[in-house]
Amino acid sequence: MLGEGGFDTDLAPAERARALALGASVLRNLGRVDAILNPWLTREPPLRVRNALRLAATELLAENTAPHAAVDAAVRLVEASPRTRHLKGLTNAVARRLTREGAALWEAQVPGDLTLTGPLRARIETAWGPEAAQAIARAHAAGAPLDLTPRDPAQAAALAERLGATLLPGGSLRLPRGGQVSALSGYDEGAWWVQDTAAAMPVRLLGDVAGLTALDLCAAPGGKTLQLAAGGARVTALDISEPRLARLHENLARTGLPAEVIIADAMDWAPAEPFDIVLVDAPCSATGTIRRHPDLPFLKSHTDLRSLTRLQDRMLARSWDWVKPGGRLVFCTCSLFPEEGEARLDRFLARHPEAEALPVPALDGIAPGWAEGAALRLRPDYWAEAGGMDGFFASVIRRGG
Ligand SMILES: C[S@@+](CC[C@H](N)C(=O)[O-])C[C@H]1O[C@@H](n2cnc3c(N)ncnc32)[C@H](O)[C@@H]1O
Repeated sequence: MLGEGGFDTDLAPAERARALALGASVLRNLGRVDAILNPWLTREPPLRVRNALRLAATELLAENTAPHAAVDAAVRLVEASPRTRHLKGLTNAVARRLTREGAALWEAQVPGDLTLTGPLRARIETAWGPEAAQAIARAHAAGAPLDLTPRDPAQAAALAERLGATLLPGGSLRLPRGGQVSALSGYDEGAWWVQDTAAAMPVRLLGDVAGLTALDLCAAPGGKTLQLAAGGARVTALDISEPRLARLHENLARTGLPAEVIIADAMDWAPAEPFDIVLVDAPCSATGTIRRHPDLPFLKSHTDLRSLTRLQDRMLARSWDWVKPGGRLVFCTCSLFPEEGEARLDRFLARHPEAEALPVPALDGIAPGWAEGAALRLRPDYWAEAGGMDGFFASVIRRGG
């Protein structure tokens, strides 16, 4: 079925997965692709034509699509709309030129240079330096593999073999990206769930959680709730978002793991009893996930973090009272900015002398340089050769008994 704008909206799951992956690849490579197309487009064409050419360029230069298929797809997209049909010849000419000259121009670019730009790059350079920013840009351009967390860590090696996946040091299973997740072995039986290896780290910092009570305060879609429940904790999973909680319910049902699920605003709600563990995976800029969500830099400016950091502070302060004496609070964010990680931890500790920041334990999958005291900093450029990881901050704080 052709939807609005002439695009097929009724795709089979495998085609839908392919379309999403292609769209993500276009966004990941937009700067590079436009730098090649711009000198050839003496007059700005309608957006549909530019996007068809962006798609052709991405398929040709980043996705190894057969040249005739990439050219043909661009021409058909332009032809499908009465408003752009007359530009079919131009599209064909530019797409063919891409097949002849594109690869050399692509190779001449410095990888990462055109991926991360503007205020976002400036902020990352300020935080981690220009070299790291360039490495992070390259990681964003490379995109993310598919990481899975096994429900039963003891089965990780067997699952890796069954899936043809790499077993990572932290215990995640890694597959190349693309393809249909629900078609993978073990999906129906809930033997694993999709979770970046960095996102799995905050709960791993806790060690054995069997028998403990745990509140996952910003829980949906539930990666950390599933980890805690799989580890034998009695989990209360709370989130403000109904649609995101629907995904958490699906994940619990598929894996057969138990959790009490609450829909509420964490800033209005209060528990009847304190918990052994409170996990605050706070709302943040999500800049650590750009390699998986390459649309993010186009949706948010990332220049003003104040409302987010204020909410993070308030959530930490409020939920601290819900930690039992001797219990632990985990604070984490999938942000690349220290303002949403290290600085929040420092501020919290300065205001809570009774809080004990626990040194990051020496775990498989954590290189020595990634931790400083209680602060674990993960970045997309870490493990670059093995496919990288999301940007994350995590810290565990103990409430004195
Ligand atoms: C980073 S995501 C959580 C990811 C989740 N912990 C996981 O591992 O799958 C942040 C979550 O915070 C939720 N959230 C935002 N503001 C909230 C609030 N005031 N109270 C409760 N949840 C909130 C969002 O709906 C979102 O699901």
